[in-house]
Amino acid sequence: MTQLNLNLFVYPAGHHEAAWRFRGAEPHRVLDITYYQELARRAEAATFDAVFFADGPSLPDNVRYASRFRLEPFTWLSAIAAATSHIGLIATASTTYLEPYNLARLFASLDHLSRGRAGWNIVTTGAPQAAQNFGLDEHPAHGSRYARADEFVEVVTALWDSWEDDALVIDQEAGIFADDTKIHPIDHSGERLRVRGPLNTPRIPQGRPVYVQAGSSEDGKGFAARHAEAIFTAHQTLANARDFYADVKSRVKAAGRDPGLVKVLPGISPFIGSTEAEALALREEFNELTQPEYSLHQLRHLLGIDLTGYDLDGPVPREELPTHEQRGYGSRFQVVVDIIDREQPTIRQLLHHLAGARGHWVTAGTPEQIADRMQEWFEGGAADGFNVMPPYLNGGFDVFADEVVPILRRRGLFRKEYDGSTLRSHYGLPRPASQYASRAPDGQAPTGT
Ligand SMILES: Cc1cc2nc3c(=O)[nH]c(=O)nc-3n(C[C@H](O)[C@H](O)[C@H](O)COP(=O)(O)O)c2cc1C
Repeated sequence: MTQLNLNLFVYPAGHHEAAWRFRGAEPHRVLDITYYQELARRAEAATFDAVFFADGPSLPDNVRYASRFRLEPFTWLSAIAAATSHIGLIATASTTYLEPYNLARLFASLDHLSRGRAGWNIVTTGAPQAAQNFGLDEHPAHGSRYARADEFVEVVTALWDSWEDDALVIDQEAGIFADDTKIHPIDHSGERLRVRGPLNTPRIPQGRPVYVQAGSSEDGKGFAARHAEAIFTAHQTLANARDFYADVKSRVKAAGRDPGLVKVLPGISPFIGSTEAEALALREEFNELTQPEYSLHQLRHLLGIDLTGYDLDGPVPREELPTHEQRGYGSRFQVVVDIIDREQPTIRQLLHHLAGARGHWVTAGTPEQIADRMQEWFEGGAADGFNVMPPYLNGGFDVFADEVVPILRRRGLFRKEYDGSTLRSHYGLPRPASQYASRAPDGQAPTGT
């Protein structure tokens, strides 16, 4: 029986925008590596597939009210690697604001030092303010970011393949350290990138990091169909999640790939109580800690409209929202508009709805109820697993690991122990061969990745 894949999505202090103010949070530890090492060890004890760090090369401009600074993923995950042995380590890195050769080296290091546990959340960076940190007047347009991302993945894949598996010889007798006939320049010269190669690190334990993707626009889903082995996504309802799941799986198949080897992992942010009333009260306690200045700023970022000055207990002015076309891409925009159309919330109710996890699925209930809902999405064709996004950390994860994981295990829905030690083995993904490993009869390296 196929089982769920579970990642722990880590945000400093937790995912709820008011997490750092909650009585059970530990905000003074958000720059203490032992805080994350303890968390990762707990997730490993719960046999989670991976811990995942989001990232962006700019400071969100509403850090006054929430612990929304950025931890650079490679350094923090490397320190977590040293404190763990099995849990996967998924780092976000931008194809827009990094160079392929540098990114290939960073992931090569993370995969070597973790003995095969690296995953790459491939983003093009949605935050336009990042442009000014790299000398650009404008953030590159959505379509051109994805065009660069496509070429970027082709280049780094070739770099990770550029050492064949048996290139490293280490023959002290013969005095041969490496067989340089099995180390290949990639000689990439494309529309946006030129990289000679080879990489300056031997092939990594996983062959390539696990490729993760999280964009949900048309460009994003097309990119996912071509490259993703895991897809992060945000959905509020089973119906929407099921539609997305069916859509991306059919796109993967149309791209000539096996949909069974692409894991669709929606986010879930659970408030857990011994009774449903207790769980709902906990969620309300968090919402009471929210600050409209922060929440309205977040809403402006998601919807492209500033509702400052509106009566918070009045309706959302639906007629003043931009259309999807005006807003352009940005899948999270549609998630929020769907909430407005489905529930006709007041502005305050909408702010509280988004406070938990920025448009991801927030749910409150007993451990049994949370397990029931996850099982319904998993067996209902809406998810292969989940990004678990605790409202606050580290305590908010403990209750999930201690109370929900045992139920999932009893139901045969989740592993009781790891049967491998790499992220690829946790996800049930094959280790890709190097594209240079077998030369075609004409001596040319085979094309494609
Ligand atoms: C679970 C999840 C995590 C994400 N993490 C990041 C991130 O760390 N950095 C980032 O720039 N975008 C992140 N995103 C946003 C997407 O990667 C993507 O940038 C955004 O959806 C815009 O792409 P789209 O227009 O194709 O939807 C995340 C999305 C999801 C669902």
